[in-house]
Amino acid sequence: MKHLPNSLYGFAISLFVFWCGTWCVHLLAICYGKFKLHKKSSKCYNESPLPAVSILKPLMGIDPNLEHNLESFFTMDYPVYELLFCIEDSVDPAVSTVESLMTKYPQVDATLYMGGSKVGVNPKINNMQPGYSAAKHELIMISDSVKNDTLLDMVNNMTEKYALVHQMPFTCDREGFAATFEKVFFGTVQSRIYLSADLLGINCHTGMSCLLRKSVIDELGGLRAFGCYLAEDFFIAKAIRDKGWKMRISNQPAMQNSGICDISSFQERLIRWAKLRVAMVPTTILLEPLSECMVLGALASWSAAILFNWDPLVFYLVHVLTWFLSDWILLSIVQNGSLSFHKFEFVVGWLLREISGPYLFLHALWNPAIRWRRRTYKLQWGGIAYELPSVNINLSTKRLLLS
Ligand SMILES: CCCCCCCC/C=C\CCCCCCCC(=O)N[C@@H](CO[C@@H]1OC[C@@H](O)[C@H](O)[C@H]1O)[C@H](O)/C=C/CCCCCCCCCCCCC
Ligand SMILES: O=c1ccn([C@@H]2O[C@H](COP(=O)(O)OP(=O)(O)O)[C@@H](O)[C@H]2O)c(=O)[nH]1
Repeated sequence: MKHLPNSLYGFAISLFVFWCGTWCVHLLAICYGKFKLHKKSSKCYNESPLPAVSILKPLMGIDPNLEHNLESFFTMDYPVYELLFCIEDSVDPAVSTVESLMTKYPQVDATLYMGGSKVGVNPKINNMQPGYSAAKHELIMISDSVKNDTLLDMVNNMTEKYALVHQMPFTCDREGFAATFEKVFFGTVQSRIYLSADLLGINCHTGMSCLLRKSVIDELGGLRAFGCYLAEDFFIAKAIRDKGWKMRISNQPAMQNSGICDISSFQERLIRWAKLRVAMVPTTILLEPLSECMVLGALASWSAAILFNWDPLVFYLVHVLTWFLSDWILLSIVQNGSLSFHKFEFVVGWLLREISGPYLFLHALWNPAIRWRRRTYKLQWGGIAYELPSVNINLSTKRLLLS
């Protein structure tokens, strides 16, 4: 140790400190998850009237679970809300699914907007724009499928100083290994960052399920003001906070329930998200690979050997095992009940996630073009997006469009 150059010694100390910090993140996420998640919403309608909500549902293409997922919006346990379905293409098969549900539930205030409105590059914003312009209520929800008390839970979290309540992404129980893999991803690495970021006031808003104050968004220029970004969710949250409003997660995680569940399209989705994060928050280029279990374990083993002369192999194995156990604890907290798969499947899913994580990240860095549904984009540093001319449609997109 005495013969080491100071810089190397300093590097080993920094790594070891970062490693300790990562364990604090594990601990924070477990404690905050236990404290925050799955608390029952208990507001009684007669006590104080609940605010009316406009629910925006951008749709593109169908999947085997779409009808069931959309039906959950018609049967929600909430007194006053309107549904604003937005579909860009009038020949989209989702149109007939929405229309048949509107016929089945005539008592629900639901409208279908077709054609979108080109206010920027972001196709989701363009699609939602007509619905957003027509929204009647002060609270706006943009969401994937819901449980019948999801909206109540989100509204309860929207107290005075808050202008954004979002749900931490998670998944419904579904059959097959791909579903296990998705659950392991959202219930471990993603939950860890999401929970600790929310607790520490770091912007980690993922827009698959959120509740917004329309007056605040209008003050910021409306949804159209975020049409130049692909990651509108991140920039909406940033602008809301810059105006002095607060944001937080709700008690229920978002139960994603897509009927298309295979490892390769999920990995494509993760790669797309990683490309967005890299462009928006460039420090993630270093932080993300460094905070991966296998990479950090190797680096920390080296630094522990340098600093304390500890056996690197034993250190590495204990590190991986403890990480694995704390991920299991966090997943159990987020799931809040028995898991739909065997422990052995968790081991395989966890190992696959941990080994593929760094590879997917490198893949994202390698080719910065972003494929989202039927279009391709590129991002400038900072997050402004521009669309590239169409190229060949990949397999998973084809499946989505044809279904
Ligand atoms: C000392 C330890 C440090 C740990 C460092 C951790 C490094 C970060 C590791 C992982 C980052 C995970 C970030 C969570 C969000 C991931 C999901 C995501 O990428 N979503 C993006 C895309 O969402 C879709 O975008 C299109 C939209 O239409 C869809 O509806 C959306 O679903 C989304 O845009 C990203 C939002 C947040 C980005 C945050 C990036 C900063 C992360 C740094 C966090 C550091 C936390 C440290 C905690 C102590
Ligand atoms: O060109 C598009 C792409 C997406 N979306 C909508 O944006 C939401 C998120 O899309 P996706 O699931 O592809 O994004 P992810 O959650 O994977 O980021 C969905 O409601 C889509 O219907 C849209 O309206 N137009």
